[in-house]
Amino acid sequence: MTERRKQKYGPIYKEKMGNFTIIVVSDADDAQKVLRAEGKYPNRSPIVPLIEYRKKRNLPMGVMLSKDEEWKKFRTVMDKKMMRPHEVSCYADRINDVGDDLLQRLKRCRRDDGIIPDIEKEVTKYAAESIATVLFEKRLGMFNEPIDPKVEDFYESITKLLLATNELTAVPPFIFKYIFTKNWKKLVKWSDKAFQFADDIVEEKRKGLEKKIASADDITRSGDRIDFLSYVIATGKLNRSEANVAMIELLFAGMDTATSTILWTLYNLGKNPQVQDKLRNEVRSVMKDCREPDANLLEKMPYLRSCVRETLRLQPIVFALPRITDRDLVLSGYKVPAQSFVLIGSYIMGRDESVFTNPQQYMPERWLRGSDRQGYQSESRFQYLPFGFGPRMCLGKRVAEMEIQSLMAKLILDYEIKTMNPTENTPVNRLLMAPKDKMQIALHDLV
Ligand code: HEM
Repeated sequence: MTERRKQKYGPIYKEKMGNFTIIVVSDADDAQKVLRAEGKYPNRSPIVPLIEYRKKRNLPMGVMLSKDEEWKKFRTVMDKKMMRPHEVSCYADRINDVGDDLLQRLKRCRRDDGIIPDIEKEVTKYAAESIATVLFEKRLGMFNEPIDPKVEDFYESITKLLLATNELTAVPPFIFKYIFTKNWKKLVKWSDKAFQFADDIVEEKRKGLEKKIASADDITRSGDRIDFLSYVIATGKLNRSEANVAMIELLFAGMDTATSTILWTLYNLGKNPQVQDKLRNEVRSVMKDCREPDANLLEKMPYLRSCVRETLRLQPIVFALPRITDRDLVLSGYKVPAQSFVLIGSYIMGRDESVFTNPQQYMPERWLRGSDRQGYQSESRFQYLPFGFGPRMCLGKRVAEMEIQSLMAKLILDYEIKTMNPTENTPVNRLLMAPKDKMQIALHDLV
């Protein structure tokens, strides 16, 4: 819809929802103006149903839903571990172990024709296990057979929670507060289940930790290979329920985001065998006989990084970056007053034919450097913002990149990837951008 609106109204237009106005921009200069004008505490539009749930259960708003100084308190603690590449690189071996488990599982569930019956579920398990091992140094048991019913329930509650949240965010916030819908009841039910599961893990881990954390100085030292929860507790900067909510948010935020990017990357590679071959050659030449891609090896694979970047151009996780502007701005010649709700249209900006040659084509070469680069004409870093921008940008970017790249490196060494969807699959906006049709991916042994 935003694409059609852009064609009709140009790079800036207004959308009305009752007495609520949204300004949608899709020009890199406008995006730059909005993001560069952000103050100390950039604010996104509130996700009302999730905020209402936290209020109902008397839970802190955490990093995702809080504002101003409250939000800054969370980010100051969390950025130190999550946003620094050398800190995150310590987790590579644990993530590789999870990747090995997924590969084993795929071997077991693959049909004779190579199709993985529910690839989305398998990849979600990988994403959940990966983030859990970073956060708690604990495996959830998602790949256990038979799977613990509690773990299966957690998977189900996260999936249903997202669906209910999506339904409720389609209702304008001023109506939502007064209508007690079926979806709201669902959201409460699935949130309660998911929070309980995650809370139990955090509390179990916490018990073992209390003795261990004798000295905060030791455990918070930079470069220490400790799990994230131990680090957060040891800093002493978040109280018990704030630390719990922070962990739970990361667990939730890390699941569908990484899953979707992995699925779309498989889909794109399956549809573009020549890209797949080129990627396999790069991975083989860097990995040689090694099976465990660590941060140093991944650093030597620019084409792998470009494949993931190109996926996030065509199939970004969020269709637009929301912001509440801090000051008066002029965007594409129009005055936009402070406190306006602006959406920066990542999805349409990624398909802008004035900067991307053949924008519908999957072409990782757009992201290579120097003379290897092809098909991307813009020099603006605001044209493409898959993880957002500034102090409010994605907290899980580094973990997500490691998780996605290391899994792709493993898969490409073992398999030829085939996309089996009979028709073009497209991303649709369901809170996060999700595939319209069920992904159908086949993995064939390489000959
Ligand atoms: C490919 C995977 C991912 C993509 C494309 C992605 C993208 C994004 C985007 C666009 C935002 C909004 C940024 C902004 O407003 O400027 C965001 C926020 C966030 N992401 Fe991610 N994300 C991914 C994976 C993850 C993972 C794995 C985690 C957890 C470990 C995570 C945790 C968060 C959190 C906590 C925020 C809120 C930050 C804040 O409000 O301060 N994300 N992400």
